[in-house]
Amino acid sequence: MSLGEPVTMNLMTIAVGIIRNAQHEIFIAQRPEHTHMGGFWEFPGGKVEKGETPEQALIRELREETGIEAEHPELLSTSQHHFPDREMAFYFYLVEHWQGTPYGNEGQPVRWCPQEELDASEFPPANAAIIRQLIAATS
Ligand SMILES: Nc1nc2c([nH]c(=O)n2[C@@H]2O[C@H](COP(=O)(O)OP(=O)(O)OP(=O)(O)O)[C@@H](O)[C@H]2O)c(=O)[nH]1
Ligand SMILES: [Mg+2]
Repeated sequence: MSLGEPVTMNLMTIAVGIIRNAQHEIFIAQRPEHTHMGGFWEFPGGKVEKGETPEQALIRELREETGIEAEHPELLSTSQHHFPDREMAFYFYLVEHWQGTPYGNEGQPVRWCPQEELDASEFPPANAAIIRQLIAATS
């Protein structure tokens, strides 16, 4: 974008939960084919809606997508990423406390992945830095 050009892209804010159990496995889900970044794996989460804080959005999204009630989420990092068609700000939360058992509440494939086995190439490009950080923390 250059000076003098109108803003044509919306900034979306996304709250994402890195749900980690006592064995340091992380709960990940596969995005449906027809969606943005379809086929890639993701940390459950979604768009922050008007009037919500990122933490409120995180708790709502984890309830909708995984059935859990997240407790005491811890903000790990934030980042901004531009995709060709959109600009997004991410809030990555570590979630180690919750009520219930996470599952794919929207029918999406899910799995627990050992933290050190996370593979950035399976995730959207916006996840590269946080995955690097998570892998580095295990070595
Ligand atoms: N949830 C999630 N979204 C991610 C990740 N990485 C990443 O680039 N995204 C992008 O962030 C955006 C989040 O959107 P989403 O599709 O989860 O949003 P949502 O749950 O509110 O869905 P909806 O739009 O169907 O209501 C998507 O464009 C997605 O491609 C990630 O690790 N988790
Ligand atoms: Mg989502």
